[in-house]
Amino acid sequence: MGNVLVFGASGQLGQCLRHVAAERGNDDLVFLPEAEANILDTDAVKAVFAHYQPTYCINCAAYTAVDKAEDEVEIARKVNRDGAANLAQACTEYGATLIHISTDFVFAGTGNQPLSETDEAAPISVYGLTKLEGEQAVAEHTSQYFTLRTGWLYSEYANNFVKTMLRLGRERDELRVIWDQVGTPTYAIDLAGCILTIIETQNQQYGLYHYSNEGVTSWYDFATAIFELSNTHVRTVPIRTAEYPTKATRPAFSVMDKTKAKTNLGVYIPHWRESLKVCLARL
Ligand SMILES: NC(=O)C1=CN([C@@H]2O[C@H](COP(=O)(O)OP(=O)(O)OC[C@H]3O[C@@H](n4cnc5c(N)ncnc54)[C@H](OP(=O)(O)O)[C@@H]3O)[C@@H](O)[C@H]2O)C=CC1
Ligand SMILES: Cc1cn([C@H]2C[C@H](O)[C@@H](COP(=O)(O)OP(=O)(O)O[C@H]3O[C@@H](C)C(=O)[C@@H](O)[C@H]3O)O2)c(=O)[nH]c1=O
Repeated sequence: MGNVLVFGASGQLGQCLRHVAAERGNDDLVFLPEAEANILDTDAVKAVFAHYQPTYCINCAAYTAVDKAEDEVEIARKVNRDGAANLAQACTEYGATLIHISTDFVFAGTGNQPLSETDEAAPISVYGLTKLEGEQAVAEHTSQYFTLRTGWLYSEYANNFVKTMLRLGRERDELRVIWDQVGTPTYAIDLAGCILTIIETQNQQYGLYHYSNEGVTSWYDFATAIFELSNTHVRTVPIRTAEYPTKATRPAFSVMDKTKAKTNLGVYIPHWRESLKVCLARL
């Protein structure tokens, strides 16, 4: 299959890819930590491409601090837009396929119908805007790309909502969680499996795809399921977004339609509750 370069290997998705690749006995993946491969350093990126001559490049590197991005616009834009552009350019130069990751936060979230790839993106946060700019930069610099928009990622690795809830659930008697933001959680291990399937099947149906787990939930209902399935006893109170002020505004509705991914990529997508059970059993 040839070398598969993974940028942002130390992050949540990078670690999930490592886990799934090992499980599948796939040893083509080359995991590049930021110290060795800063996606903003064009010379370092070129050197890595020249050395490994990859057939695929997976971009797991991103600026993901949603609230902090409101104050750090420049660095968020550099990583999420310019870093993505650098990798896309290198992919074109070396004939590699880019697998890039984006987010449900590119949507305004004002609707109530599952969002498809052709629906208009209209970000309402700096993070969402810079990720959309990253998608556009990828499409501008290469035609051989898969951009996978995902949402509400969690896993046994790095920081995420599931791990935060488990920690807070142990520390507090009561938790207040937003119930008027609706979306679908994504087990990052499932997303990693989808990425490897694209590579292993040498899929060439390039373009933009939505990928989350199946189903719909709110953060409150997700938290309730986390506590129920982990046998954590904590009073969980549903609150409105206005009662939980944050620097960045999040979309109220970011449920994504995965028809295209299921049709073109040949992936089976589990329901979020089934994947949550798997993750909790591993934690
Ligand atoms: N987490 C989520 O809920 C969601 C994430 N996504 C997208 O999924 C992808 C993976 O996210 P996730 O794994 O959770 O994010 P993480 O924040 O866990 O990982 C991102 C990684 O990128 C690294 N990184 C940052 N800047 C650079 C750089 N200049 N060069 C190389 N590496 C860099 C970070 O290193 P360091 O920590 O040292 O800065 C970190 O290891 C991202 O594109 C994200 O936007 C989409 C929807 C939901
Ligand atoms: C900790 C906590 C959070 N919340 C809310 C705030 C927020 O609306 C929601 C999730 O909070 P978090 O800070 O964990 O997640 P957040 O940073 O909003 O998550 C997003 O990350 C980026 C990277 C993405 O791309 C998105 O898809 C999405 O996963 O839960 C509560 O209501 N109560 C709480 O106690």
